[in-house]
Amino acid sequence: MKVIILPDAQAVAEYAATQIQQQIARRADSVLGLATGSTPLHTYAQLIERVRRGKLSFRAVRTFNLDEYLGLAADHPQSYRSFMDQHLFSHIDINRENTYVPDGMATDPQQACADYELAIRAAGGIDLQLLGLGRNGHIGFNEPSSSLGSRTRIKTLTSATIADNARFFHADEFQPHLSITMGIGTILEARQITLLATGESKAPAVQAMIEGAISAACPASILQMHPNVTVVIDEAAAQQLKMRDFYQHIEQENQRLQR
Ligand SMILES: O=P(O)(O)OC[C@H]1O[C@](O)(CO)[C@@H](O)[C@@H]1O
Repeated sequence: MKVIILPDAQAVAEYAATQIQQQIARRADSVLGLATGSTPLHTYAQLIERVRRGKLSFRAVRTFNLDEYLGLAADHPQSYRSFMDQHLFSHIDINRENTYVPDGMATDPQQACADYELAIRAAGGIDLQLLGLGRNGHIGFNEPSSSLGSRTRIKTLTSATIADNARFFHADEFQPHLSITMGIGTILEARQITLLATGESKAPAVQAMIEGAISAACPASILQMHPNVTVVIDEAAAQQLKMRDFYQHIEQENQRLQR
């Protein structure tokens, strides 16, 4: 696990946007795994800016989102499809047909999950998966106790996640308690993973993910088993790390080696 500690959320976004830009430079038709939530918003703003400046093109890129609320139509304002359209897709030169988000209104949701797995496979797998981190250590909507080998499926949200995400819904609006999410096994098949976490509220989950035991109690801890993970965090999210100085020392050494 590569742990990058940066001063603030803006620096985290710039780092993540550069990783995505480098991936697309390596392969124009890259397959990206994308995330929702508030954390990647700055990264998406960076990507939009780089496309506007002509430094980056998504023309041949394909994307697969991690998750969607079960029971929300694609055009519902709180659906993750709407989120992606609003915060990224409608501002960049991506072919909309190349953007995949699980279908929250599928008549047969289990079949839709199996089809999502097949679509990822047919695209050749995910080159770079972007992840956020739940305060309880979830990745995608894989809540604590999720099987560490799980595939795309229907998941029940914890009351903590429902409460965390209530801020996106009006008081009288239906807030789903179920989701379709890529499984942890699905996520682990990505060739490269970049996880972003910012703010003090993420500090306990960040510590458990990086320095705790691998356990379904903290689903993100399974990333310790992946050979190509970069965890990009700000100072606030890093504050409970016991070996924080060591991670910064490693990064300084890496930069020296590169020079
Ligand atoms: O970035 P946020 O808004 O803190 O959310 C963290 C995580 O929670 C989710 O929004 C799901 O609750 C994920 O999509 C995200 O990775």
